[in-house]
Amino acid sequence: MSSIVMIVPFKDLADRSKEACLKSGTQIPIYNVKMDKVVEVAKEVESSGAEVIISRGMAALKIMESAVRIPVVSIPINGFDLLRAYVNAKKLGERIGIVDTPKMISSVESLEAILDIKIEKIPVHSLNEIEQAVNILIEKGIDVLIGKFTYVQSAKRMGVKSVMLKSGVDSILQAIREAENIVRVRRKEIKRTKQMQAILDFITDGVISVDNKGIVTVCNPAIEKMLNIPYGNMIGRNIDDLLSNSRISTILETEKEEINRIQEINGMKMIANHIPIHHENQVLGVVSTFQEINKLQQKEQEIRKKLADHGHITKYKMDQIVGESEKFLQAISKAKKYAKVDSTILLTGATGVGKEVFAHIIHSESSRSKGPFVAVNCAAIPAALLESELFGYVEGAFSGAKKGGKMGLFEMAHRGTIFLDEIGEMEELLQARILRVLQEAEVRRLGDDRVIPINIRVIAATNRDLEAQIAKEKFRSDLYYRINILNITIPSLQERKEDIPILCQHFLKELSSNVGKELIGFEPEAIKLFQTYDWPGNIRELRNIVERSMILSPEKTISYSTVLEAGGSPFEKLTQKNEWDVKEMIADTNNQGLLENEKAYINRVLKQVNGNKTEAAKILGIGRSTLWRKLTHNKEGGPK
Ligand SMILES: Nc1ncnc2c1ncn2[C@@H]1O[C@H](COP(=O)(O)OP(=O)(O)OP(=O)(O)O)[C@@H](O)[C@H]1O
Repeated sequence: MSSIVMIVPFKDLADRSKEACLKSGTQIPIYNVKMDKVVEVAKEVESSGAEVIISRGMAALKIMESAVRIPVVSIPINGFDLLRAYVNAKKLGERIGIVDTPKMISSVESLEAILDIKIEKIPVHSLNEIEQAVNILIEKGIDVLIGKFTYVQSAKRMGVKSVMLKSGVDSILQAIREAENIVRVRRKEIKRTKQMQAILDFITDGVISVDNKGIVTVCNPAIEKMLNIPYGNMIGRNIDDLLSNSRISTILETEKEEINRIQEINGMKMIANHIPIHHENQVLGVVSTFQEINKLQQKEQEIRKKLADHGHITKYKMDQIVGESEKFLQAISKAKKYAKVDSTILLTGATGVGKEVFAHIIHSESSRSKGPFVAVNCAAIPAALLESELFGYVEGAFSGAKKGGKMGLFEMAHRGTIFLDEIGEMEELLQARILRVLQEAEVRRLGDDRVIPINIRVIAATNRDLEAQIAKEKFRSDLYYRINILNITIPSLQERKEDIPILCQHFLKELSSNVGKELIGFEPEAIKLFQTYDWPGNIRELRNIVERSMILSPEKTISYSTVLEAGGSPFEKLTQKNEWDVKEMIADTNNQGLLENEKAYINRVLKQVNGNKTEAAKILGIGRSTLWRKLTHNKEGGPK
């Protein structure tokens, strides 16, 4: 379908329109239809894709008033048309009269002034004034009436000569040019609207715009989602019918903008901005944007995380932490319970028992698990640096301060957990600052006077006896009571030796890629050796010796002698002291406790190989019959 279409009710106008099209070199479809069919045809051409309709007089008016939405250009009557009609009228009589709209009458006045002629004029404002106006002109004694179709019909009925006022080719050309301009502007407008809509569709803030009466004219998908009202139900409706507390009506009254206002809409906390649209000292409407506060907080969190870019995430999850002993399970059960609350936790225990591992799993089991986990080793960072690391600083806070300042670890932990390891090593001055952070839930960067609110959970850890430190005035008692709200003491490895076999097996698997070897297991004697040692360095030390054994082991199963070699002098000392002999102990069937351990270990190996005894015996480095004997020993109570 052509973008411009002409719908004209008269044959002669259709002919002149064809002539105008020929003259202008444009091809415009021309529909010559009866007056009562113009709207119907207009609707058809609109739905076929026409962008502008050209019509005339009454026909144009009818289309404009119908449901047709595309623009309608009315063919005008210009000065030449008027002059042409006057010349024709003059041929029919001396005294000329004209009835038309006030606009046309003013054109007639110009013509009178230019040609120094006199025409009787009656302006009419509506169709029902026509009869009366023609009557007045007849009474005034006119010979000929100039008018449009309806007026001429009326004059004919009253027996007065008449000349029809017709649009000439140049008026039609004028209408074609106007229609072409409208198509151009309209296409530009459609493009701009599409761009605007794409922006509105893309942004995550809810956007709504109303006119000066509060009627919604624009809205985007984000606001539809926030309010749970579909687009179609929003456009054209009064904002007060959609939202009881939008404040948009107030903005229309006060004409003053409101920025960053916290509002509750549909039970959601939002940050709203309302901006009145001013034009030539008038308010045309209001544009409002809405952001959900909790989404903003999530974004802030993501940004904080990205800015920090230190991979502040938990390394351990519950399934990566190993232990079956009662003491260990008690500590784990406490950790799970404490994870559900937000209070500060103090983890105590010797070095290497797994305090940091516990801090990680408490965080990952807590509601903060999606937030950052920031671990700070208070003993590893030089005291002079620790303060600026923890609190951050602003540019120029001290000589050597980074350009643009730096975010502190407390800020980085916002909405997550900060783990203050070895808190017992912290300087007293810093202890006081930490206490303030815990009490006020806010930090101030070095050199800054602004305070930054933070939402963090603190887990502290120490292998020192903090009460003894307090007695020696090396640790602030107020900080101790503040961090010791919940407490977990992690048992040493010596207290949970029964966990050694499973820990060894766990590290064997965990370290295989580090070591580049897939090892199967340990000889029972090797495990016994592990279980006899005191482990001052706890799990960390065990892990190290397992790793060393893996590297040293020539076989797939790590032997007693490999472990002895890996354990170095502390292990050698054990055997030299001759306090025990592992091999003997295994043979010592009177030693019921050890036998139990051995049996448990054998069963675990069996489980790993799905009960295949040949395979299990191979892993254990013993024969099938020995395996059978060991398994049946206790069950039957004998052979001793
Ligand atoms: N239950 C466990 N299961 C598996 N691995 C563990 C377990 N506990 C500790 N580990 C391992 O032991 C090593 C030491 O643990 P961690 O660093 O948590 O100890 P720590 O008590 O915080 O030590 P320190 O007091 O020296 O800081 C880590 O490599 C960790 O992977």
